[in-house]
Amino acid sequence: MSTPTAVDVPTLLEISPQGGIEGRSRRYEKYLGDMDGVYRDEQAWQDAVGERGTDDLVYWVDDQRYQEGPGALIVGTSTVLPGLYGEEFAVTRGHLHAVADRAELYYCLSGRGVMLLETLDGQTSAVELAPGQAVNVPGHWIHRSVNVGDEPFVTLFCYAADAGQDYAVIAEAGGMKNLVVADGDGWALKDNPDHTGYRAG
Ligand SMILES: O=P(O)(O)OC[C@H]1O[C@H](O)[C@H](O)[C@@H](O)[C@@H]1O
Ligand SMILES: [Fe+2]
Repeated sequence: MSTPTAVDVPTLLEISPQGGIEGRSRRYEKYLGDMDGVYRDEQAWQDAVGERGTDDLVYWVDDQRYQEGPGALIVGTSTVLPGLYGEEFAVTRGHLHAVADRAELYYCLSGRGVMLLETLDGQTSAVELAPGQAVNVPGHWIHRSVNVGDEPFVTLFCYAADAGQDYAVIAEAGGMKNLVVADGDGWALKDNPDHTGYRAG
C-alpha cells in the first residue's frame, strides 16, 4: 500500500463542456504530424499535411492526477477535433492499457462520437456517444475515440493511474480491425483490409 503524500487531497476540478480542466496536472496535445501511419488512406493524410501543415492541432487531453500508484484515478477531458481523411473520420491514436485489465469510463460532454473497441482475440464493438451518454470500457479492450460529427467531440474520462498505454499493439496489427467511415449523413464500420490480427494477449 502506498503512503499518502501531502498532495493526496481531494481536488475540485472545473470541467468545461468544450474540453479543458481548471486544476489540471497536464495538457497533452497531438498534431497532424503525430498521426503518421494512423489513417489507412496515407495519401489523404499527406494531402491534409500539405494543406494544414504538421503543426495543426488535431486532439488534446487535459488530465489531473495526484499520484502514480495503484488505487489512484486519473480524470481528464479528451477533445478530438472534427476531420475526414479519405473516408475515415478523425480519431485518436488508440491504445490498450499497458496493465491490460485496467478499465476506463468515457462520458460524452459535447459533440458526437464513437468509441471504437476491440479485443486481442477479435471481439469488436462501437458505441456511439452523444452528450449525457457514457461507455464503461472493461479492461482488455483496445479503445480509440472517433469524431463522427462536425464539432469537437469531448469526453470526460477516468481510469486507474497505473494503467499506462500500449500504442504498439495497433501499429503491429496494421491498424484496428474496423474503420469508422463516412456513410451518407452518418457513419458506418468498414473492415480494414490491412489488419493482420492482434498479437496473442
Ligand atoms: O492516448 P491516445 O490514444 O492518443 O488518446 C488520447 C487520450 O485518450 C484517452 O482519453 C485516455 O484516457 C488518455 O489517457 C489518452 O492519452
Ligand atoms: Fe485508455
